[in-house]
Amino acid sequence: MTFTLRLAHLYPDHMNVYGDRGNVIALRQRCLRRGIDLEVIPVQPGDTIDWTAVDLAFFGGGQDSGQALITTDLIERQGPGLRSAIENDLVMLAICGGYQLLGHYFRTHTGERLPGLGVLDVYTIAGKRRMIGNIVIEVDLGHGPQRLVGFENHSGRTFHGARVRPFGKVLTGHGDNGQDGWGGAVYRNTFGCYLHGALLPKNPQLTDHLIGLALRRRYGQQAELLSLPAERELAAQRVMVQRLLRRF
Ligand SMILES: NC(=O)CC[C@H](N)C(=O)O
Repeated sequence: MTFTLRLAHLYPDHMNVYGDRGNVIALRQRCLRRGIDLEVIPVQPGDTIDWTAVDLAFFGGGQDSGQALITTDLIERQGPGLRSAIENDLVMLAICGGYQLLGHYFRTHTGERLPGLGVLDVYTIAGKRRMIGNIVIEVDLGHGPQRLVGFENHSGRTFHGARVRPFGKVLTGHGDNGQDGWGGAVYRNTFGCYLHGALLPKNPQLTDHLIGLALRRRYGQQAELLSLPAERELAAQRVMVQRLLRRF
């Protein structure tokens, strides 16, 4: 049986900093190598999307100005369909600016309040100093603790309500707000965090986790994800993690 998955890439022209597009390429490549056809649907302002047909969504980071340009479209046009897809376990990854806009709001450093979709119980307030640098978080994707590596650059500090759980614990770097050790948040199958990198090419175990979730959601629990080597990526990841953790 051939599997097909559909991925919606939200606002690729407005929300794509630090090579976040690489996440979509990594998903496509690791699908392709398993014979899974990944159809990528770019979501541009004004587009009509059937969210019931979407299996995966990716929402990258952006500058405050890019975020301001798409919030109305996100909330008013995509809002109802996207919100109910997320409630229905759509598999979604949102990075930095995208993560912020899935929350209640983002107050920028100029004091502008950008409303978010409100589907993640988080809110973000910009601080004076940007949080920049490499970051390592520890996550549990169902097989015990694992480390993910990335790069962060954000003014926003994200704080969490009771309806999200932590995605990871910060081992080095700032993370969501530089205070409480949260490295991203999870709600149902939606994952938000500050790790650019791009995140998925550097961390193939997360790529596979997302593909596996999407495959089972679409085709049922028996849809097994073929195991696929990622030795070189994992070796590079180990070196990066070790180097970063040694400095602290
Ligand atoms: N890298 C990003 O996506 C930045 C998001 C947002 N503009 C901030 O500065 O916090």
